[in-house]
Amino acid sequence: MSPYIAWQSSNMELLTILLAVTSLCVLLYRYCVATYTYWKRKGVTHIKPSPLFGNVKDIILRRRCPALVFQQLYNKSQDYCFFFVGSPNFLVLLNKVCLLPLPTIRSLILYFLVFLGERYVGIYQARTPVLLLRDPELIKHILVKDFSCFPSKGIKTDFKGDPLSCHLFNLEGDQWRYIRTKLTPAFTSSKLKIVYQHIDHYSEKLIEHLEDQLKTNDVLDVYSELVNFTMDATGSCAFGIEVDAMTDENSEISKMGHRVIEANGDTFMEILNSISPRLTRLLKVSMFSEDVTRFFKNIIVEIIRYRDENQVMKKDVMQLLMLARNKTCVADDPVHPATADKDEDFDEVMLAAQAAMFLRAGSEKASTTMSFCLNELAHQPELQSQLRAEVEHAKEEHGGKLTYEIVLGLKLMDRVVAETLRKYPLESNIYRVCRKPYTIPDSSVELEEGTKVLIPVYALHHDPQNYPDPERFDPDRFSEDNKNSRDHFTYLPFGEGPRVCIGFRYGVLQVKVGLAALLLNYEFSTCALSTLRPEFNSRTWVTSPANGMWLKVTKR
Ligand code: HEM
Repeated sequence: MSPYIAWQSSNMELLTILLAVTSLCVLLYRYCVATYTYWKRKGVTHIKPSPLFGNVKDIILRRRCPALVFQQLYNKSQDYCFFFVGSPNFLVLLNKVCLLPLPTIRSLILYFLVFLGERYVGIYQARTPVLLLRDPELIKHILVKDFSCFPSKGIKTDFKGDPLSCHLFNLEGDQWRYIRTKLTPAFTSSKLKIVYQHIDHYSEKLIEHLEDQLKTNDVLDVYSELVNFTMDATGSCAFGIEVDAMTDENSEISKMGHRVIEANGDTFMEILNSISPRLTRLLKVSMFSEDVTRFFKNIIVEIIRYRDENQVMKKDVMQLLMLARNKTCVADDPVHPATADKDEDFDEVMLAAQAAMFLRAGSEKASTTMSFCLNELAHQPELQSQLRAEVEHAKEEHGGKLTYEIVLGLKLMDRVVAETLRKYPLESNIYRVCRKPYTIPDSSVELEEGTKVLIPVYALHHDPQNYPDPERFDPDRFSEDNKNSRDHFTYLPFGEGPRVCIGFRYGVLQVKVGLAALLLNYEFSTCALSTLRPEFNSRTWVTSPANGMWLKVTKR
């Protein structure tokens, strides 16, 4: 071959490779931005996305927590509104139509919009179009009035590959309805009164445990201490098992419980799904690893076997789960589970999924709320003293013993917990997926089946129009008068409607009993590691402190 032909053919090869790489890059780019015209086509105001990341780059790169990312988008949508009405063409048009001077029109519109803002705005979660809601009235429609169109959260569950993901929080359709109905009786007031004894018992153990801890150091990460307390209490209340998280650092169930907490809230799965659900299926990515699944399944099998063999009937979550296996049995039916007609869809693995979810929610939610609350109280010693005085006074008045009714009757405690959940809503964002074509009320925008909507709870709770000076911790926001003066749907720490948190009464009870015991025994103050603005964990959907919650704890 002549040198010229050789040069030409190597150039051709280079050109082919270059062409292939360029086409691949173009294809990849087009794939990344393919969905980004969605909201424009629908005529919905949207926020400009960046390729592949959409509007949630900081969540994908784990630089900021979801609560703050969606808050930024929520606030930005108001800026967009200003930008739109500030545009000269729009003002001139109005000037011609209304025959009013331009400055008057501008100030009238701005005044109007400060109070209204956009009702909703289109964003992109990676490649997935999501409608971010801002208007409490519209939120009420989605969560309650038009629930039949929005019954699901759009979380992918895989019974075969990742059975522990099939818990009530994630399920949809008939499976969700079936399990919800079966488990609801576990949270009635009469059941909670029984549960109170367990929580009270473990709050005493918590005090003993802290006594030991404080012998070596008076500065503690209250967050990690409290999660062990709530795990012990939940294990006992829900399943009648001793977790021993507080006293035994090698407790296997406590280790597994912690792994469920970490895996469940992780942002990775949801983001991967938003980029490509097909890729998630292809990679067979699962939320929970096999050993965790096996562990929970074995525990459930063991508890069921023990209760069946020894004819043990307890009024706890485990018993309801066992009864849920029976097609005909209702919650408090005295018929023994072993004798009833079993539902083959509701096997031990399905029970294990519910059990792991209860252990996680019961441990994580109350402990995180208590930690944020104690941090606020450490920064406001006067409020801490008032709250302690309320608990002490109630205890003295009732013969030196706190009871279920007394704890729930503490008024300041109630407001302090409500304000904690306002400032730190743990589920900072609530998702719903449209399951029937839906026209947004008072608009011509139709949402197709499969469209995701997002309720940015953290942003609503931090919107100065709903809560003036939102970073200030002020329990008076929850006085009866103040509560009544606000739209109910600006406060959603437990969600609303048929999918409202099933365990909220239990969670709040744990928080109140734990706080009462702690305040009676200790004073909490700031230390070198404390901060009034704790950094949030950017790896999880749940609003939680990134670096623990360090406080100085002094025996009273
Ligand atoms: C301070 C404590 C708690 C907070 C702030 C909280 C928050 C929430 C929120 C906001 C939702 C609604 C999510 C949505 O609508 O998409 C929810 C649902 C749920 N929560 Fe809680 N939760 C707490 C405690 C608990 C506890 C203690 C349990 C169980 C023992 C629990 C179990 C559940 C379950 C199973 C759901 C799903 C309900 C359904 O979809 O039907 N939560 N929680």
